[in-house]
Amino acid sequence: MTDPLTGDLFSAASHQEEGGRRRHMPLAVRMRPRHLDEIVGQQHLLEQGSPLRVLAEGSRGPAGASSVILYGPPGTGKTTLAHVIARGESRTFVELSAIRAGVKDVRRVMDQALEDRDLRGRTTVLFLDEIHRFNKAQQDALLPGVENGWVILVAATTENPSFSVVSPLLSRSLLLTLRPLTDEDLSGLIDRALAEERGLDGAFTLDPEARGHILRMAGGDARRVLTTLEAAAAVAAGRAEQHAPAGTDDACSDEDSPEADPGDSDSSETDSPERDSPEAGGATPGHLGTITITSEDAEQAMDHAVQRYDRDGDQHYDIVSAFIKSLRGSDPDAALHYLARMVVAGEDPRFIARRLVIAAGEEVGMADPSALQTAVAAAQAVQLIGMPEARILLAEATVHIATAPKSNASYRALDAAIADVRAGKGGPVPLHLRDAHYAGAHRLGHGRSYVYAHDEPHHVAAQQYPPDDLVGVDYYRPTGNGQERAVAERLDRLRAITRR
Ligand SMILES: Nc1ncnc2c1ncn2[C@@H]1O[C@H](COP(=O)(O)OP(=O)(O)OP(=O)(O)O)[C@@H](O)[C@H]1O
Repeated sequence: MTDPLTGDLFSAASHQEEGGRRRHMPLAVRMRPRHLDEIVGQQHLLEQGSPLRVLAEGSRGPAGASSVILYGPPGTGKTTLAHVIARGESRTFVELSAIRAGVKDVRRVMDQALEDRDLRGRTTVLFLDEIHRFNKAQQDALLPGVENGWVILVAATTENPSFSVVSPLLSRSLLLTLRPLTDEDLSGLIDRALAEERGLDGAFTLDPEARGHILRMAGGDARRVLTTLEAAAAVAAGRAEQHAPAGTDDACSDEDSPEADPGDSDSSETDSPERDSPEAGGATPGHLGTITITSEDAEQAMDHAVQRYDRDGDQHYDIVSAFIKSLRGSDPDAALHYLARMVVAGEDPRFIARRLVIAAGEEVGMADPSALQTAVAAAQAVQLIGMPEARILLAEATVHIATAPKSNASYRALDAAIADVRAGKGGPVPLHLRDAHYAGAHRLGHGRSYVYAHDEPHHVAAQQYPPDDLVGVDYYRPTGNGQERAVAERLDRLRAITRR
């Protein structure tokens, strides 16, 4: 995930600059831990003397162990740890996003890092988010810098690095696995966000039901917790504002502020010192006292919070599902729309390509077998090329599949055959089809009376192929769509001979 602090292709933000910009940032960014002791959970990585602590506390540690790969689910602290490591003395933080950066950018960072080291005595901490999206050539470009210690590479990934990171880089880095945060960890984080000045600054309280709701939906993801909390606070503030009697404005002191509508149990406004919390995601409830966030507020907020496509959340599955259904439904425009949403969100092109390969087989099948060739070729080309050009191949495969005639007959046929096998159907293999290549097979009758199809007219033999109990069963029922029409006609003639 790109940090709004460092949202450009890459940036070297000094930590002093952060303060001024913080006010307008999302709660999750404002609450980003600045020191190891503010990080919740991940205790297995943070014990005294652990490599991560040694690295964060400024010592480079044993040679070759100074670069780390952080592997773990979203919102568990990977980017945060990179920032904390970069806070060490004489360190410069540089971020590259594997979605947008290329070999040239890596080289540029390395050159600058060398210069900073030699001329200014500074160590560059290079944070590379989503390293699994770098192809082999891009990952290889990191090697000299890592090997020679020009940078401390902190690479983050949500995918198993054994499959997505090249082995020379794996072997030169320390692999650290982050765990999903527990409800206890996240609850502590909520309390901090409610109370701290850089957070919601005491302007809100959270009712226990709302807290439970937010935690349940979080799936161990701190970003999701804080984003939802902030959105829920904005909903609660809006509600309180609506219920505040007319004439109330920011200039009113608390003594001037009339009580909220006493009939409205949702409005839990209390007498509290005036506050102005511009950081509360647009909620500026200074004149409204402390506002309680209810579970309705949290629910309403969640609807808003998932509006944006979240690569690892529910939206992800909704978009992928709509993409597949548009392909199946022969609507290329809708399919391209959902493809665009995935591309814009930075979805891994290999993930999209795998879905296209499956769709080519599952939705188009024998109605146009060349769709599978297009999809497989696109998947291979995506591996070779990477983004942004990979989108061209994804678009071609999408349009081919969406506009192709459709058939699911072959895989439905297999599923029916599997169901029969599971139900115990399919007796002994007919004797004439059995393996006749070993000594004694003939004595057992194996291969006897077998007809070699190529010796027959049209190279088709009239003989029994299925086991006795499946004779005459039609698993494959061609649709007659596209090229499958010709298959269907030929199949009629084939069955007429083989089943004679
Ligand atoms: N372990 C943690 N302790 C305290 N706060 C955390 C922790 N993990 C995440 N957060 C909060 O969530 C926000 C997002 O976390 P961070 O960017 O570190 O996640 P990430 O693991 O890099 O996620 P992604 O894989 O989506 O990029 C942080 O700004 C911080 O507010």
